[in-house]
Parts: sequence; C-alpha cells; structure tokens
Amino acid sequence: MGLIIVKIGGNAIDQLTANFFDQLRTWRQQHHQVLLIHGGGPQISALSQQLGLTVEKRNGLRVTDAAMLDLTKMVLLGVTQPKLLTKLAQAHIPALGLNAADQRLLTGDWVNQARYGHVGHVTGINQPVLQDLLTNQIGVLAPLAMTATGQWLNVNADDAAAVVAQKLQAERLYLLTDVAGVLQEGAVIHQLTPQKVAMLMSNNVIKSGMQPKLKAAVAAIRSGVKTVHITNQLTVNGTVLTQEAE
Ligand SMILES: Nc1ncnc2c1ncn2[C@@H]1O[C@H](COP(=O)(O)OP(=O)(O)O)[C@@H](O)[C@H]1O
Ligand SMILES: CC(=O)N[C@@H](CCC(=O)OP(=O)(O)O)C(=O)O
Repeated sequence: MGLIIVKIGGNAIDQLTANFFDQLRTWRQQHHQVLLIHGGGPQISALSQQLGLTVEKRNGLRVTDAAMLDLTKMVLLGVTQPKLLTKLAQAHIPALGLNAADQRLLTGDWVNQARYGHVGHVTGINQPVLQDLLTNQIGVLAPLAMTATGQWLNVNADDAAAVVAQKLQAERLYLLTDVAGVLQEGAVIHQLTPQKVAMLMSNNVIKSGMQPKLKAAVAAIRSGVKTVHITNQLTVNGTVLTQEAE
C-alpha cells in the first residue's frame, strides 16, 4: 500500500472534523503509510503582529529575517505541531512530531537570501529514516529545512509537501485548505491538469494563496505523484489534479 501525504494549512488545523481522524484511521487499517505536513502561516502572522514584527510576503513567501525565523520555529514547533499532535492523541491515533533537525530529515538551501532572507526549499530528505518511522505511526512534519551547515530555513508548507511527496514517491498528495477546492465563479473545478492550471493562471482565476499552492501541486504531478487533491475535507475529492484528463 502506498504513501499518502496530507498538507494541513494553518487555518485547516483549527477546522478538523471527526471525518478527518476517521479517514486517517481507515488508511492506516488499509496499511497505507501516512505523513502529515503542517503549516501555521496565519498563526505566525498573528503572533508577529502582537509582538510588533513586520509581516511581509513576496510571491507568497514570508520574508524571514533572524528574528522572524526564531518566531516561525517557535510557532511551528511550539504551537501548531503540538496542537495537531494533541488532536491525534485525543483521537487515539499513534503519531510522532518531526522536524528538520531529527536525523536531518529535511535538508534545504536558500531560495534567494537577498530577497527573502532565511527562506528555503527542500533539497533532500532522510528517506530510510522517514520510511522506517512511517511503518509504525503517522509522521507529523514541520515545514522547516536545515542547510548542510546547520542553518534553519523557513519553507512554504505546500512546497515542502510537494517535494517530500516527489522524493518519497507518494501515491497521493492532499493539500487541505480552507476552501472546497479551486474555484471558478464560485464553483469547484473538479478536474485539473497542468495545462488547465496554466490557462487558469493566465486568465487570473487563480489568486493569492492558491497560486503557490497550485504551482506546488503541478510540480508534484510533473515529478510522478499520481494525484493531488485540493480540498477542505479528506472525504471529499475537491479539485483533483492529474497529469492527463481522466
Ligand atoms: N480560484 C481560487 N479558488 C480557490 N481559492 C482561491 C482562488 N484564488 C485565490 N484563492 C484563495 O486561496 C486561499 C487558499 O490559500 P491559502 O490561504 O494560502 O491556504 P493555506 O493556508 O491552506 O495554505 C483561499 O482561502 C482563497 O482565499
Ligand atoms: C517561507 C514561508 O512562507 N513559510 C511559511 C510556512 C508556514 C506555512 O506555509 O503555513 P500555511 O500552509 O498555513 O500557509 C510561513 O512562514 O508562513
């Protein structure tokens, strides 16, 4: 049985329903490996504002200086990850919280230090350790990476999920968000291909947070992940992205 990766946006963490936990249990009973990659963007922005730190995003990526990196690590590893782990524990689902420094699970490199600061993309994973961990429990991984010299980097969670899905050859990737799917004039588009995504992007249908999300989804599909779901519920297909129209 293949690996299923679920990216849970910061907003989505606060909106998880019983369905979500039931679906995870069903997948584990079917012997799927399951890896959750969590976000925390809204929570990082909220605490930054409370503390008087400037919130700035460029092309959907948070500009991350040294103080913002510290705050990002605190929120992801001190607030959003434990929140998700607590919910999994309450649902009696065995899970393990993970980050880049655990056995160098995620290595990375700067995207463009002059423009974004300590923002990275994932360049490598510790595949044997991750595979081994996922045999016995669900992994809950933060979107942070570490460089070869031990510098932490803030990674967009959609990008992290897409690269990990590619490197672990996941069967399916879910991008769980706060909308029912990719919308056009208020209605969910049920089927997408990379070509259709390019068309919607050029027609300005895809805006704000959905742009980097769909770019990550297309990258995952182009690198061999069979299906990417963009949805607000694991039990509802939402928008399904595949290489060819089905
Ligand atoms: N065509 C579109 N369809 C759906 N959502 C869209 C679209 N264009 C822009 N969006 C916005 O993208 C948001 C999802 O992206 P984002 O807020 O970054 O999610 P997350 O925090 O889950 O990663 C939606 O809430 C919506 O406001
Ligand atoms: C570089 C970068 O932008 N990193 C993101 C990481 C968290 C994230 O992506 O969370 P959501 O999925 O909830 O948006 C950030 O700092 O917001």
